[in-house]
Amino acid sequence: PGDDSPHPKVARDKPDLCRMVTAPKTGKCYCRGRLLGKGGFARCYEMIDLSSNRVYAVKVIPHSRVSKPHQKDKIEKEIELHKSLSNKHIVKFYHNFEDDENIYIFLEHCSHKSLAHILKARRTLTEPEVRYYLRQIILGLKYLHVRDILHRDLKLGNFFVNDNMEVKVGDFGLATKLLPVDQRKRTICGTPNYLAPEVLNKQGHGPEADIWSLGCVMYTMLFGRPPFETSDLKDTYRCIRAVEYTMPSSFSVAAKDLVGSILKKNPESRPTLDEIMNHDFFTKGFIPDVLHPSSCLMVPELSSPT
Ligand SMILES: CC[C@@H]1C(=O)N(C)c2cnc(-c3ccc[nH]3)nc2N1C1CCCC1
Repeated sequence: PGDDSPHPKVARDKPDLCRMVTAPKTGKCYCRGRLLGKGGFARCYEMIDLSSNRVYAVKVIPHSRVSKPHQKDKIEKEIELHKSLSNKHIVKFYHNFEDDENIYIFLEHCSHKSLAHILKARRTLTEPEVRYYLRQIILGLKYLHVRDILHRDLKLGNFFVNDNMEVKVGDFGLATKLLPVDQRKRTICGTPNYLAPEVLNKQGHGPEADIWSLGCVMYTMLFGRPPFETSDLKDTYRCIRAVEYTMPSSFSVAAKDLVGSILKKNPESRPTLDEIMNHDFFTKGFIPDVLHPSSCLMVPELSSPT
């Protein structure tokens, strides 16, 4: 509403009020903050609970974006699955609600974004850092697998890093309950990054395919690029089926051995999560207890115990 006071106008385009959202059931008020980015059907924002000043990372999904029943089912499945999880290494699901326009999913705010952002800034990570991050990812994945849940889209962009530099596995948009081999869906849904050979050959996605993705994640953190990346997607698929990749000479003997033991064509030949954790790469290498936020931008000077 324009006012006619002689005072200089408040910069109307930047009103100091924020976009308000009220949860119907609780009446709690949230202030919508900066746009964090897009993810699937969602525009993601920082949102602040005005009564507690807590900040959340919130997926805001317009009803119009999930108008078709199968799209709505997908969102509801993701919410039901994520809501049921509670683990130190899994992104915390706080609550969800709808208003006239949107579905809101309130998640743990991870101020250092994801390992994809950190790797982009660093190009490669040191082996102690990879041990530090991979250990937490494996603990999160173990929590899922013992509950017969497959993530099915493990990639650096889905490993979120919070203010304390702790890693949290997130984005359960492609996650599903493990089904007996004969009942598995065989079509590849979504755009998983690190597809295992058996998934490409439409044999269905088991826990071993999540382990394959971990091998690709480990390789990518150490080398700076994925093991099977070519300019042509068909060529990438051929390399995956043939398990054709180069092992960088810069990798330590233990790193080469672990990556080599995971990237196996036959799912049964791959190590279990426990076997990975007990591999020399972890047991014979220095694992920092904490990482300083500066390692998001530069090589940390890690004082390993002499
Ligand atoms: C909310 C969706 C997704 C996510 O799942 N989490 C947990 C998350 C946490 N903090 C952040 C975050 C805090 C500060 C910057 N990003 N972002 C998260 N994202 C990003 C938002 C855009 C694409 C994926």
